[in-house]
Amino acid sequence: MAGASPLHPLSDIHIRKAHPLFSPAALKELYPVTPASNETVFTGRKQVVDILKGKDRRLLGIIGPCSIHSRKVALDYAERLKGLQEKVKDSMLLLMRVYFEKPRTVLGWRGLITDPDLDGSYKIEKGLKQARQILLEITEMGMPVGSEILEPIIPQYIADLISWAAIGARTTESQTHRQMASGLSMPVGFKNGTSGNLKLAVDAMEASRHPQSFIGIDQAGNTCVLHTTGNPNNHIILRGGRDAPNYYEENVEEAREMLAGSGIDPAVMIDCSHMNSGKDPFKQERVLRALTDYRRRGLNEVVGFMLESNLFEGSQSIGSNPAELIYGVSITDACIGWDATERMLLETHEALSGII
Ligand SMILES: O=C[C@H](O)[C@H](O)COP(=O)(O)O
Ligand SMILES: C=C(OP(=O)(O)O)C(=O)O
Repeated sequence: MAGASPLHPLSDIHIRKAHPLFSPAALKELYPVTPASNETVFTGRKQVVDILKGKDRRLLGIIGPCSIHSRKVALDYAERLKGLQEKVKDSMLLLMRVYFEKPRTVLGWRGLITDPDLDGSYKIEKGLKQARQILLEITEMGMPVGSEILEPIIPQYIADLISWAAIGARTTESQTHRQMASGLSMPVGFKNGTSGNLKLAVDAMEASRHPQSFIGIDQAGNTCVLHTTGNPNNHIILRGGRDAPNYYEENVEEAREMLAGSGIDPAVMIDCSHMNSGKDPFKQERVLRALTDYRRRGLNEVVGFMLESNLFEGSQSIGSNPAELIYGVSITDACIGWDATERMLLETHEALSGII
């Protein structure tokens, strides 16, 4: 047959470049878990589960920067939070919010793992190394850590250093994330959707409690099929919706009823930030006060809260020269500063005394 037409190119049309990444095992060889760190992660997970099950009546607080972009700031913050944990330990269990992956509404910096140099160079190998090192250093101090998990392969590299994980508002409805959560070793909080829909999070909790099978990677970095047992330790996070906050008592009741309808014991965390504060960091305080009041009145299904806090208040844009960034100020959502954080947590501790 004369002149069969050549095949059209059909693959990798939009892939510019691909290169192999080191395996999770190779990263762990470079940054191995130490006994002190292992103890912190293990104890942190156990204490969180006890709070979710109501065996420990303290409030669980996930507190820290919207995102981590500097090792120095992260360690400075962790030292202070560790000191504060000691003062409030009878009423609260604090985990440091150490978020390395940022989900974006459209575009923007996607976090230290994806872009550690903050300049669009996407040095993901460097980002993974830095993330693991920071997690090791914080947990070695005795400070347990909570983090959002966005890329389903990333847990294989760092999850052994994390005591609590969040699935964010933009991914709670995603089957991929529900499957991943079903295999995670730590307790998981699911945020309601960005629209304010709670059912998405309740469905996610139900799905992730069941065994799932999906494609992932193993410690050697080989593509494999993972079969999970289902993760029984999870809870909902009320973070507000597009049109209104949802930290009010009727929202907690609605969550409780939906969870009961799905046969799940209610455990509700309230995110003081995001759409519960209309992204005004200073409004987080009124949310935290409401939560303390709920506990005083016996709404024990409210198990914890999230606060976005940094060394200094406000936020800054990344700009073109990361070396010019102001120390300890968020480069994503605006946060409250350390002084306000300390005052608010000490006041919360005071308000909870005698009832926990
Ligand atoms: O918590 C951080 C942000 O609210 C979230 O990542 C979305 O950010 P964006 O709307 O600025 O992209
Ligand atoms: C992105 C976050 O929150 P949400 O998923 O609620 O927007 C966050 O907590 O950093």
